[in-house]
Amino acid sequence: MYVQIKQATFQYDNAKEMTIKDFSLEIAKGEIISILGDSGSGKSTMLRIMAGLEVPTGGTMLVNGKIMFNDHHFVAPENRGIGMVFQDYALFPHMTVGKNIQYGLRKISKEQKQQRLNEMLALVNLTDFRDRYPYELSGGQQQRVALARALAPSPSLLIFDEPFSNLDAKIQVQIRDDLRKILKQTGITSIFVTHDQKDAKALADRIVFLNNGIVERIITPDKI
Ligand SMILES: Nc1ncnc2c1ncn2[C@@H]1O[C@H](COP(=O)(O)OP(=O)(O)OP(=O)(O)O)[C@@H](O)[C@H]1O
Repeated sequence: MYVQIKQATFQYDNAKEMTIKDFSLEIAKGEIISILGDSGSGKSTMLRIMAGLEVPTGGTMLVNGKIMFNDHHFVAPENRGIGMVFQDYALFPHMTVGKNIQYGLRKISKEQKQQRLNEMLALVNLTDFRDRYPYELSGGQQQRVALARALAPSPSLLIFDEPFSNLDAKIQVQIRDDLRKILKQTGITSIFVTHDQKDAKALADRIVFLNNGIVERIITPDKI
């Protein structure tokens, strides 16, 4: 399997009990996974562990055969090759769409950067918006810029934390469908955190139910 997480556990320093008690999941290459659960169930915490923003208490994680963490190793976030999209998109306000998307591209020539930018703009359908600033875009367009920025360095895995929560309901449905198409087109493996069953159902190949830090069940969307 492309992503293998085994028995991950985690406890915040100031917490009385473990926030992640037992999280195991295997993901095939190109698969889209949604993690669904109530507020406080540990969804964001688990994403932060995958990204390397929290150090787990136990367990292992491999991506494409490479260790991200186990009892002996911990790979820093910047060396994991994992892309992230958060709910507030976190675009740089003083940078154009083009500069935002190119931000994470290092160690490649100017020509290659330009080419990658053009590919990403076409992918998210924003070719004519390259020189605009984030404040000149709609929420849905900003979300697509954030997606393009995360995809540009060709991450091995892309993770999303509640990516639709700032968008109004009508745009949410549109973005959801666009996003699934784009992700399937690029073949990238991705994980979404959401508390909305409709999002999970529309987007995911499989849905993981997280309850109080434990993976309760994993099902396909037609079983909801
Ligand atoms: N920095 C922290 N220190 C201590 N406890 C924390 C910290 N961050 C989160 N928690 C606690 O860990 C638990 C899980 O939080 P987490 O944010 O992972 O849940 P969630 O499922 O993503 O919730 P939501 O849907 O509301 O975002 C909660 O009880 C929360 O209060």
